[in-house]
Amino acid sequence: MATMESLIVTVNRIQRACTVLGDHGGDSALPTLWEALPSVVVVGGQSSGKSSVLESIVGRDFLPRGSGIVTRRPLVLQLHKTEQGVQEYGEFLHLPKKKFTDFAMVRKEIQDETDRVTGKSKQISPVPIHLSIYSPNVVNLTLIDLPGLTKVAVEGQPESIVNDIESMVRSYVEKPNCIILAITPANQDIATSDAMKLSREVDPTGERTFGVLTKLDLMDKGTNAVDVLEGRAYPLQHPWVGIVNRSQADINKNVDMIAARRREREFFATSPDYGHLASKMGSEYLAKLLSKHLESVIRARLPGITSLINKSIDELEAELSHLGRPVAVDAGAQLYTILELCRAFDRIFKEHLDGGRPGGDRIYGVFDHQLPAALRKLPFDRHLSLQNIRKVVSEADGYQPHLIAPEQGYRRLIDGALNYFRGPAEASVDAVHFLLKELVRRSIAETQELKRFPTLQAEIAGAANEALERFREDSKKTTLRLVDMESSYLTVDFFRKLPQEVEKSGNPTSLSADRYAEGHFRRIGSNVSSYVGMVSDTLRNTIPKAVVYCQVREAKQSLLDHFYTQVGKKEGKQLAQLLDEDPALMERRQQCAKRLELYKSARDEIDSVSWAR
Ligand SMILES: Nc1nc2c(ncn2[C@@H]2O[C@H](COP(=O)(O)OP(=O)(O)OP(=O)(O)O)[C@@H](O)[C@H]2O)c(=O)[nH]1
Repeated sequence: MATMESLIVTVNRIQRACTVLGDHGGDSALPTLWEALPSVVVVGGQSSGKSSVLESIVGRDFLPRGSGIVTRRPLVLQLHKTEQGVQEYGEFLHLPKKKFTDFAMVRKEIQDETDRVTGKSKQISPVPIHLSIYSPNVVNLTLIDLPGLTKVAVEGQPESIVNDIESMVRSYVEKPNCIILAITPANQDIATSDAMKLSREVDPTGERTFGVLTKLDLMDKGTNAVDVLEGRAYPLQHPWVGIVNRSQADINKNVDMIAARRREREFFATSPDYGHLASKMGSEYLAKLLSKHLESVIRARLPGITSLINKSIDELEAELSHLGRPVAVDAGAQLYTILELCRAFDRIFKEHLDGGRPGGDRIYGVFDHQLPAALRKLPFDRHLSLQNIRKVVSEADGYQPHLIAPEQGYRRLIDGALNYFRGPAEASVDAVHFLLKELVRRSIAETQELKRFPTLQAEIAGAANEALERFREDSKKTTLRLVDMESSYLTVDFFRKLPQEVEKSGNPTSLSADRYAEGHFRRIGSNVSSYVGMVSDTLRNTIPKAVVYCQVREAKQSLLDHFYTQVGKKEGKQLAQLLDEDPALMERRQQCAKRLELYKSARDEIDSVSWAR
């Protein structure tokens, strides 16, 4: 069964994972775990004694000192209690494996690390520094030290710093999971203390606020803070704790922390004003109080945190699967990815043709409706008008009119008529071409995996359209050839089966008289017309066959064949160019992946301890 202590240890680990993986709250674009974790945040005006309180809780000098705004990044201070006799040391998250046993070096590292992010500009930054202290003299506790609230910027600092600090502090204390350690010096007006003002605003009922009065030893003679410490003057849900830190003179004299703690104990024990409160005063008591409270808050919040973690993991996984896997770096894997994407597109395109998706049926519409309609509309009436027949036949006869049947006239009339079939043949090819193009466009749009890669998307669309263009050329040649074939050799049987004029009339003299009369030409017209009708029936069947063979079948079988050959010849760099993702998307995937890693490690942390129920 886990002890209470392991709860704080668990949360400490999750907090560290948050910093490693870039979650310090305040980023609304990603779910944050940082903000859900309970923590103790130290707030107070400048010189209120924040650093002194922290050092006294730790029992060590380790915080930077100086004038102006010294704390310029949040310091997440994680205290880990160790066995008696084990050497104390500090360890920074940004310098893992380096144990600081000299606390003066800890102080220097905090300063250096602050400057590393903020520059020497004295700006502030919300990126926390994580410091763990392992010591037998601490209780398990996590405290976050923030820049002191201030009214004026000092030299070299931008005016905005006053507001920047306030918003940073506010962003911490606003969280409902934040336990506020409000530091107020006793020798100032408590009502106007920065810490109390802010905590009242964000926690009006005082349930999250621990009031700490520092500098009790500096109060004017004859005054005391008993009213406050006993909870009458400024009541909070938790008891006020009075503190006596080292004075500046003590610090200058290098009075060590252990001696200072002893002196603090003596101060309360011997004080006529506070003697009766002595067991509930001082920094050691404060540390224990906070540790106990933090544990109980964590315990209460844990179910909520667990469900938040699970929910966020689901959300992030869903988003990541939507964003797709990251692009591989080596050329082989890139080629594989490109081919996979092509295949995904090709699959959808085929589904459109084969009927899994809509659109393919419109091709049949061309054969069933458009082509027959176009054939019906051909102007054979005009071509085979009596007048034109007469003209064509006479011209074909030349100076010597035909004697029996106008062989040449027939041929010319038929040739002229067959020529008209070129139009519908070409139109069918074009109509199917545009339908195929439209299906390519739709298939590209429907290939979700391709959306990430606009360049590849455009290349595939280009290659597919080029291929369709080639198929169209071929199809045109083939269908026109069908028409030309009809002209090049006429169906002999048709004419042989025609009733002979001679037999019909049975009278050769009347035949010759009739030869240049209307009836004769009308018969020619009707013969040509039925021949052309027969060809039309044939072409209505053969043109679709040619179109499907040259365009539809080719599109299904080898739409991207050319493209595959081209891609196969490309070098690594060119392949990478095809897979150039939208940078915003890449960034987002990285962020989501990092955040997912955080949530998963947090889940593992929580799973690894079995909770005392
Ligand atoms: N006598 C006495 N002096 C104190 C006490 N607490 C703090 N001081 C002194 O007050 C000064 C400011 O204390 P710090 O702990 O540096 O205050 P701070 O809030 O961290 O200040 P900044 O980081 O500059 O905002 C130092 O000189 C301390 O020695 C106290 O309880 N008694």
